[in-house]
Amino acid sequence: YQVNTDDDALVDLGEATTHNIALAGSAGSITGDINSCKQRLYCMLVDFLPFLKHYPTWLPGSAWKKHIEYTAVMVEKMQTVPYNTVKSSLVCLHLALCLRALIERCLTGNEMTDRYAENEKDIRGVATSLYAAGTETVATTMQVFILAMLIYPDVLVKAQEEMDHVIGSGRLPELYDRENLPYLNAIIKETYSCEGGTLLFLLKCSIVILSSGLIFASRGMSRDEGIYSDSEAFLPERFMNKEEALDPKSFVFGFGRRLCPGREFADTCIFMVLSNIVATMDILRAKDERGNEITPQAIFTDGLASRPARLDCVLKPRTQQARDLILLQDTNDTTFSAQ
Ligand code: HEM
Repeated sequence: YQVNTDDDALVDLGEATTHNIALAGSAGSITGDINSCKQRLYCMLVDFLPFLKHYPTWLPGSAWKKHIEYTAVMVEKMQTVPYNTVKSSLVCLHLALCLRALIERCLTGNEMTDRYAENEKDIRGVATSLYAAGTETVATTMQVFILAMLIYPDVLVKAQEEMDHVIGSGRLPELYDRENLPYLNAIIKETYSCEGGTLLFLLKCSIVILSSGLIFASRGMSRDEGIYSDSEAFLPERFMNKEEALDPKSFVFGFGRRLCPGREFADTCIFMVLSNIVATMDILRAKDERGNEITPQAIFTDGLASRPARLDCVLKPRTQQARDLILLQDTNDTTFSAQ
């Protein structure tokens, strides 16, 4: 399945569903489909006080329950519509065989007929979880990077100098360049530590235990002055000295059995996107209608993945050569409109 437009129906469905899941999991004050902060708090509370799930929707104050029911319908849709779309368009025999092989790996003999549907459901669930868990988080990290570069343009200049020195201007960075780009790696670490991450409850403490659930607040850890001095500043330099700072990758991806299974994939994607932006783009502050530069502000939304509330910026190719390199990558016949 190829996404070719900005208003792809399946992407829109995924976005809307993850947005509603995030609303149901956020006790903060962002405005959304269920406007009251209190209602969203109830959405979260049901995880810790499961008997609340029996709260009748005809009683007053049940907006949270209706939201959860609505979100459940959307999740079901997100699990079935993309899966069925791909399945029904499996003109490619190879793909059809892969899907069948995946199911057969778990089953043999009669089980195959009996449990086919059950396993198909698992596959749909896994695909949906990967999408839901992987898109917002990665996108948020990239947005935090852009915001940081708007506020700290000298950091971007330094990263561009490093990039030019290491790979020159005749090609785009590749994964194998990573080890030779210590400053960019430090920026990525600082970006991880800067974002709100998958924080919950907006508490400044590290771990909160409620009932049988365990919630960690990665932002509380990354802002711990005991670990990071001058923790509110965006200071990649703190990671240049290896002995000094704890790598935020050791906590932003969670812990123990719930450790993010997509962490290496996410980290690689983030490196590839960020390195390509650094190599080819200037990140400039946008201007308002009067032509005045908009001062970027480090304000973050509440939510499951806390992201910059505003991002007024212009991404502009650094040079004609950079522009040509970007257009050369445009192999899928999609249009790139460079300024
Ligand atoms: C910067 C990017 C990412 C961050 C910060 C992040 C962070 C996290 C965290 C903290 C958890 C644990 C949540 C908990 O304790 O309940 C988690 C779980 C998970 N992540 Fe990520 N993640 C990222 C990217 C991704 C990507 C790209 C994928 C998939 C392609 C992914 C898939 C998952 C899945 C499936 C889980 C649930 C694991 C489970 O329930 O056992 N994540 N992630």
